Amino acid sequence: RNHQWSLNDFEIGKPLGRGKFGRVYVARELKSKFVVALKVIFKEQLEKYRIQNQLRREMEIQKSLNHPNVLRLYGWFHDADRVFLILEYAHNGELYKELSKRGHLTEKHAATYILSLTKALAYCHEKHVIHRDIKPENLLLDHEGRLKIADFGWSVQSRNKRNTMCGTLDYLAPEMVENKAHDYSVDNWTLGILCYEFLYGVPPFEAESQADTFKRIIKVDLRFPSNPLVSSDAKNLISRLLVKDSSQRLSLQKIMEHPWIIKNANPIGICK
Ligand SMILES: CC[C@@H](NC(=O)c1cc2[nH]nc(NC(=O)c3ccc(N4CCN(C)CC4)cc3)c2s1)c1ccccc1
Repeated sequence: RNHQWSLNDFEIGKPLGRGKFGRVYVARELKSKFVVALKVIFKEQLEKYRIQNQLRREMEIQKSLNHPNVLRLYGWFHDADRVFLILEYAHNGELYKELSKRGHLTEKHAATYILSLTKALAYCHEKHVIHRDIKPENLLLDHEGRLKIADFGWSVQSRNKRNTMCGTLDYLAPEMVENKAHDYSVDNWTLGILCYEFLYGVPPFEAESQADTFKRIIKVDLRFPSNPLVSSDAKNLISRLLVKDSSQRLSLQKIMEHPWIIKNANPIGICK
């Protein structure tokens, strides 16, 4: 049912956040009273940064995905100067706000989120989609605290198209920062980065400058601060994901079977 949407179908609420190319508002569809997130992107920005086809790809990719841990794209429309994406509303906002508020997550929370992410990525990879930009800012929480991957702006349909990534290097795999050919396993690397950050509160290769972060990533300069709250099983999983040789990184299937996940993750994806 490809209903032709327009701005008149919605009542726009408060702004939720902003990215480089647009803003997101909470909105309510007038007939159904259904609450959504409306992402507004200005066409002149698309032209200026030549990302029209990147946005088209994001829309086609996200529209085709239907998984409990992937934010739904219900549809889109445009007017003279803006493109509007009708997205699922995640009532509890950004995971990184919760992470920075708490400092770090418990092993149960961290393992539950890593399992949800692994399931979402397994689903994306079987649909030949590599997200490539999994970071806390792109992870949202719904009303039940279930993790949702948002913003497929950097995802690709498994072509080795290179994009100049903007923003932090912290989450990028060595082959991406070295601008080499990369494949699905960049997302496995990022799972290791996120697992470390969920438990320690900071990404593993954080440094004063981007140049130093770059060096630490290339060297895989991985250090575990002595912290009684982090089990050796957790360190084992992280060490088997943050591996320079992408073919040696633990597979998504093996992550789901890892002792630390089996012991700590809540399989329904919700942690009270
Ligand atoms: C991930 C970035 C991306 N964002 C989306 O696509 C986004 C899609 C989408 N759906 N639902 C969202 N929800 C929120 O952003 C949100 C934020 C805070 C909230 N709370 C504040 C604290 N309070 C105690 C509870 C409620 C609730 C919901 C977002 S963001 C983006 C990309 C480009 C331009 C703008 C945004």
